[in-house]
Amino acid sequence: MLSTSSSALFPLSSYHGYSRSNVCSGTIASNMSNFWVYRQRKIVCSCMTSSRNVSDELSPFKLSDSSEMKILNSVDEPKDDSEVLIECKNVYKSFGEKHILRGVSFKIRHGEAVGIIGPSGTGKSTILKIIAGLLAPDKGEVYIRGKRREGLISDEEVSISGLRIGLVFQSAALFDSLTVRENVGFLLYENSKMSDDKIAELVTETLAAVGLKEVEDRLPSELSGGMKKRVLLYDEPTAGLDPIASTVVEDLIRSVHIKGEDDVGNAGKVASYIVVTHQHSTIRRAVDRLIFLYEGEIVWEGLTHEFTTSRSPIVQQFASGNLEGPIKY
Ligand SMILES: Nc1ncnc2c1ncn2[C@@H]1O[C@H](COP(=O)(O)OP(=O)(O)OP(=O)(O)O)[C@@H](O)[C@H]1O
Repeated sequence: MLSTSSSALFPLSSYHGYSRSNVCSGTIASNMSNFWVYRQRKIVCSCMTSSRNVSDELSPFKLSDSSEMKILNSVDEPKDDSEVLIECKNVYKSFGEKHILRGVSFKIRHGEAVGIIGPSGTGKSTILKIIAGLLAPDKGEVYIRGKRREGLISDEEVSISGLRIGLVFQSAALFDSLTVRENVGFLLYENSKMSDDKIAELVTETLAAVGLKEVEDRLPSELSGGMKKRVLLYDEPTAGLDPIASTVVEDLIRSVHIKGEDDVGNAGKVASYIVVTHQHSTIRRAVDRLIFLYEGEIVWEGLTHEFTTSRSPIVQQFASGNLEGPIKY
């Protein structure tokens, strides 16, 4: 899971009717169009597009019922490659002696809502960071709209091939009817006994630390500029949330997946997204297709509805939380 400790990031949700004590009772706007991530002096944001049904042709990627685990390191993609926004090709990543990713290949196509699931420590966040350009693979390539990502994302680089990639960290939802100050200081306003002045001071310091000055009184939408956004990576967006709050976030994620938009890059439109999650509700509600990572390899892929009915032992064990099975703890 990605840490938010060294970065401030504030994707936006669309709650309304904010009050200090009751922000979550507001309604959710159907047109949630802006998500924000500020990281290392960079603003990366994303909007979503229509969900595209992944055909049943993906079903063959499921594991067979054989107890022997079949490792699927590459995906036999049947579709037109012009639709591919992101491709990971045989990606490897180690941290010291820990071999985290061991030949991961997959494609994310325009309009897809994809979940990456799997046991803890299996490399889910790592692959997101590699896609986002925060980490470099040891081996293998990442292509963004067919263009190979070279090196890490830099302050100058905001898009590759016109595609912007935003990374949304855990608990990073923002409220678009709140000012930046209210968003950033939200938890403190809600839960601490600090004075408003003190919170405002802290917020200003925090924003300055990530290179953002004099934006406290702006609404998130006023920060959006003309940035084009296409693909959003969510790292455990519902971790630690109660079931109802999870539902709210899941529906927000879905709600920006606007049907019928094109691929031109107009504000508030079009993209695909990837969600790393452990939450079953998020799997069910927020994504259409799943990629199962285990020990750094893709061991199963399928449509979301196939997850609970799969006869793959590894999927069954994960779905049921059973201690017995191929996943060892
Ligand atoms: N920068 C790093 N340096 C050393 N080890 C790291 C680093 N980043 C991740 N790891 C290790 O790599 C492994 C995979 O981490 P990662 O966060 O990708 O797993 P994950 O599948 O997202 O796990 P979780 O579901 O628990 O969030 C973990 O053992 C983690 O401790």
